[in-house]
Amino acid sequence: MSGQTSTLISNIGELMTQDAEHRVLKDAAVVIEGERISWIGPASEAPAADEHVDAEGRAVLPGWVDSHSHLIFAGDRTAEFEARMAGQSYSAGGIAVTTGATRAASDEELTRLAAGRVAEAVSQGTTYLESKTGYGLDLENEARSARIAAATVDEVTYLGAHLVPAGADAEAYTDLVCGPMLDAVRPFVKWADVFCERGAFTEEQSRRVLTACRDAGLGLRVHGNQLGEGPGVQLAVEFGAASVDHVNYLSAADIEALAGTWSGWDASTGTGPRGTVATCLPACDLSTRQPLAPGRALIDAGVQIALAANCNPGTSYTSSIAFCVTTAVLQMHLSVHEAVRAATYGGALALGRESGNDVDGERAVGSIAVGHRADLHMLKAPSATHLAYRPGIPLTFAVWRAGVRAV
Ligand SMILES: N=CN[C@@H](CCC(=O)O)C(=O)O
Ligand SMILES: [Zn+2]
Repeated sequence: MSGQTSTLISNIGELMTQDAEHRVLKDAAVVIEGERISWIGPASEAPAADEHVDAEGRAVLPGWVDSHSHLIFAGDRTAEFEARMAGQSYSAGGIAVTTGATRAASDEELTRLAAGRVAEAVSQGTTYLESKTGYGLDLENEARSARIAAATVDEVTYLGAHLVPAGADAEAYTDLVCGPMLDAVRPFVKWADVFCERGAFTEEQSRRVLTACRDAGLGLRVHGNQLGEGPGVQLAVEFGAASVDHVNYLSAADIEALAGTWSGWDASTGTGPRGTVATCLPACDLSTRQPLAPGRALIDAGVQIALAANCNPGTSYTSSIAFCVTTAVLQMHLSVHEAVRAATYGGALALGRESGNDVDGERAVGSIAVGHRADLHMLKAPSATHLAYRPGIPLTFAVWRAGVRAV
């Protein structure tokens, strides 16, 4: 042992590791040492530790990895939601309402709101979060959003290309996103995204954004094929994006193109060149009354998928990954294991954080294995199946985030 405090969690009824071998262990134990997992195995063989937690037969999963959210905003869009429930369709234009409220908020207010959303997510089992910018939409406010996000979440994505702000010329705004705005956010972000959709950015404008951001050294993702078939998926594949998100309307060619990106990937060992993860956002699909993303067909075609909450005030005002997992099982026809994998390992894959251990110094998240970050989610239930079997019941019992007990 290393001198750091160790914690033994024993008497785990079901340990769903989501590790490379997809192991699900019964009567298991885990030892946490500092921020890392130092041992897993049968409870009967567990080593001693400084502290002991008796799981009393409960299930333990990796903490949720929420790879798609928009947490830096002020205000809400209740009226727009009510109108949608009364039959109006979603359009990108609502983003402008949130932009107004966000620009009007102080740094302290935006920070407090974002931190509150992170705390809400963690209280439900989320241990690793991404957030996008995208409600600032001018240089100063995008840079401010990126700075606040960098202080609040684990991974930050630049989404200056979320909407052309009112009164701006689309081409001139795209130039700003690709130039001075990109320079201003660059110190705070690792990823860039573009909303490639009717009412947002065209294929040509999206291509310009992706090129500039790639040249600036950012990893890429695309909001695509949310409101209809379009060029988003093909662009994501062409640019080698880490993920394409929403994916509600996919042609056979889109699914084939995504599957092609995973042809060198060995899913049984989690090795080989990473392809483009298809990130499904079921809470958003329900809230916008879009067809659910075809997660089943994507998995069957060999595409790695992620499930994420897409917490934002317009299309998905929830941070509940459990709700997404429940929906994925009940309505998208994923098995419980597949849905939990998409919301843990799949999210980590979309963020390039699924591998890493004691040797390379960057700890993996989204799976439970020795050397990985100790991000654990204990359920008030004996198995992960209860997430779908008992829909709507809050099942989080305990959470460890980087080895620290958070719930
Ligand atoms: N689709 C684009 N962006 C968000 C929604 C933004 C909004 O309407 O405020 C999403 O992921 O659904
Ligand atoms: Zn989004």
